Amino acid sequence: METKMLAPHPPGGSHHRGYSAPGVEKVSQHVFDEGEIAKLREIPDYKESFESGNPLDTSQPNIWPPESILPDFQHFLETYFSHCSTLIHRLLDALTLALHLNYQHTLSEKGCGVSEEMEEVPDLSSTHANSLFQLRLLHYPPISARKINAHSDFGTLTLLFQDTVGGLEVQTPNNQDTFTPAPPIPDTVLVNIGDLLARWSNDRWRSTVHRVVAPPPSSSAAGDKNVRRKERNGLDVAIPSRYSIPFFATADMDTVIEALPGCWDADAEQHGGRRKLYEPVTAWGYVQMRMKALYEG
Ligand SMILES: O=C(O)CCC(=O)C(=O)O
Ligand SMILES: [Fe+2]
Repeated sequence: METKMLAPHPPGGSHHRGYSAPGVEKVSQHVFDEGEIAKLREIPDYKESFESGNPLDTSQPNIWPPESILPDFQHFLETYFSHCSTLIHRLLDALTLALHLNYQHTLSEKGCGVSEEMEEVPDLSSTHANSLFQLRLLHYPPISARKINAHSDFGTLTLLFQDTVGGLEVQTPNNQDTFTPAPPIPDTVLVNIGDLLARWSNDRWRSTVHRVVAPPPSSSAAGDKNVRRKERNGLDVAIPSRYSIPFFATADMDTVIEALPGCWDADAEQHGGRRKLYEPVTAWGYVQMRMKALYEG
C-alpha cells in the first residue's frame, strides 16, 4: 500500500484532514444547489491533496502517516503551519490598520471627529485567535486537463506557495471571461482575499477568482522524469507535474461576519452611499455551507 493511503481523508466534508486521491475533491464556486453541485462533480479536478490543520484543534484532529514510515513529516508540517500562522496574523494587523485609516477618513469626510466614533474597528488578528487554519499540499499530475476549476477561496486570507511550473490564472475583475496568468515569482508568497473577508468588508476587498490550467510547455521540463508528453499538432509537448501549497485562514467560528466599520454608510438610505450588502452570518455557518458544496452532492 502506498504511504499516502495510510493517512486517508475521511469521507464527507466535516473532517477535512489527510490524503485525497485525484478526482475526490471538486471545486464548486458559489454553488449551493444540489443539482448544480452534482453536475460539477461529473468532471473531476485532477489533483491529489494532503490536508492538515492546527495541532491544537480537537474538532478536526490531524491525520498523519506513521512516523516510522515517513519520519519527521508531521514535525516539519507543524513547524510550517506555525510560520504560516504568524504571517497571517501580521497581514491581519496590516488590514486592521487599513480599516482604522479608512474609517477615520470616512468620518472626517462626513465632518465627524474621531471622538464621535460610533463603532469599534475589530482587531482582525484577535478574531483569528484559535488559528483554525488549513495547510494543503497539492500535486497536479502531468496531464493536460484543467487542473482546478475557477473558484475563490472561502475563508479570509490564503497564502499560496507555488513551484516554478506555472498554470495559476487569476480572473480579471468585472470580466468573467478573462484570466491572466499569475506566474511564480521566486521567494514570494501570493496572498488571496477569500469570500468571507470580501463579505465582511462589504466587498471593499474583493475575493480573487482563480483557477489552475495546464502549465505552459517549458523546455526546462523536458528532462524531468515527472513529465508526460503529449502530441499537439504533431509536436511533442512536455506537461510537467505541478506542486503548490495553499494555506487557508478563516475567522474563529463564533465570529459574527457583518459589514466592518468604514465599509458601509449608516445614512446610505437617506443620502446615498454604500449600504450593507449582506446579512450577518457566523464564520461557522458560512464555512459549513461551503464545505458541504465541496465534498458532498
Ligand atoms: O494550486 C494552486 O496554485 C491553487 C490551489 C487553489 O486554488 C486551492 O486549493 O484553493
Ligand atoms: Fe483556491
